[in-house]
Amino acid sequence: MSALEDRQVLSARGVTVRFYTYAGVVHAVTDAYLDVYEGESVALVGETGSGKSVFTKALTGLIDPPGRIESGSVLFRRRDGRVVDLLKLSPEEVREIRGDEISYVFQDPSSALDPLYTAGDHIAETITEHRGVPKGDALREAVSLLRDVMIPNPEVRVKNYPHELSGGMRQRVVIATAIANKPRLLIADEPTTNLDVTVQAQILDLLKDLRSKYGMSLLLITHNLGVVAETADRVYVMYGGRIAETADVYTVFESPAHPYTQLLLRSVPNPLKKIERLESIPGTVPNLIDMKPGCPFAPRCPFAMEVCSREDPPRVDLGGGHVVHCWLHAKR
Ligand SMILES: Nc1ncnc2c1ncn2[C@@H]1O[C@H](COP(=O)(O)OP(=O)(O)OP(=O)(O)O)[C@@H](O)[C@H]1O
Ligand code: NI
Repeated sequence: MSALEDRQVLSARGVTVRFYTYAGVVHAVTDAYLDVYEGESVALVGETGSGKSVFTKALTGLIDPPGRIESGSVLFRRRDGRVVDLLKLSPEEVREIRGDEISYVFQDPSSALDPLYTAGDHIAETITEHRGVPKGDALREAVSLLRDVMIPNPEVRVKNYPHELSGGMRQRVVIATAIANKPRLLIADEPTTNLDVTVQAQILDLLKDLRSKYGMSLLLITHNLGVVAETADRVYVMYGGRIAETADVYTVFESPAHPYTQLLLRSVPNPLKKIERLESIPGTVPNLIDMKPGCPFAPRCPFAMEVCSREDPPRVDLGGGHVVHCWLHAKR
């Protein structure tokens, strides 16, 4: 296990997650890795079922039975400068960090908000829980946070219940809650999926603005390559529970090395079109139960060789932070 580099916030290595179900063992995430540096925006892309949500939840140990994190390390630099391995801390210690130094925004704002509590209650609760600020002060902070997420009339809206807010406004409240304690890392898992296209663009702009205003890093999980093109500095492509390729956003679009990434890009005629999705690649996502050895993409890969379905792909460093896991690029 190596230490963190300067300006590095998080470094995950060898993260493996399995679900022990009656149908068999689900190989949800295998040997996945990820780095996040201060102030950058990182995108994690891949088709449905590729392991994006499970991987990012595993970063802070958020895996419930029958799931289990089998191995891996997740080094994280805390606000006070100390470096910890999130997978080695006690559940209480991780809970202290989650919602405070690392926070999540999930896809569905309705399930993140309790219908019996106001917008202000939600925000104030996370403030009092992590910082011990008195409720009255926390509610005043909530108003200013609602202003930060561009909710009009925040003094009025702070007293609204979820059903009194539109879907876009609810997601803004969820984001306000997530940033209430000025996290070093905000993890947003498909934060705009259930919103209409105009609202999606507004929420993404908001996340970008907040990243610079709050000096935090952003890890954005998405199906949508248009979103990647617009928001990410660096990209990780996931397939079948593994990282297939990583590079800066320019390299991913200009010279993708993994056949899967190439097909993804070809399935999106115009990466700036927000509504395109990735589902149009021939074949289906692999069944993660009873995974065979070899590259998970081999059955769908137009360039697959005999070795591809026999042995796991090698990690090939193409330089400049561009890494691909593919036999086609193996040095012979
Ligand atoms: N509680 C669970 N029990 C069993 N299998 C699970 C559980 N949660 C997730 N999985 C499996 O883990 C795999 C990865 O799922 P995950 O939700 O991480 O995919 P994803 O890339 O986030 O997909 P999407 O884009 O649809 O959100 C899938 O095969 C899924 O069925
Ligand atoms: Ni997901």
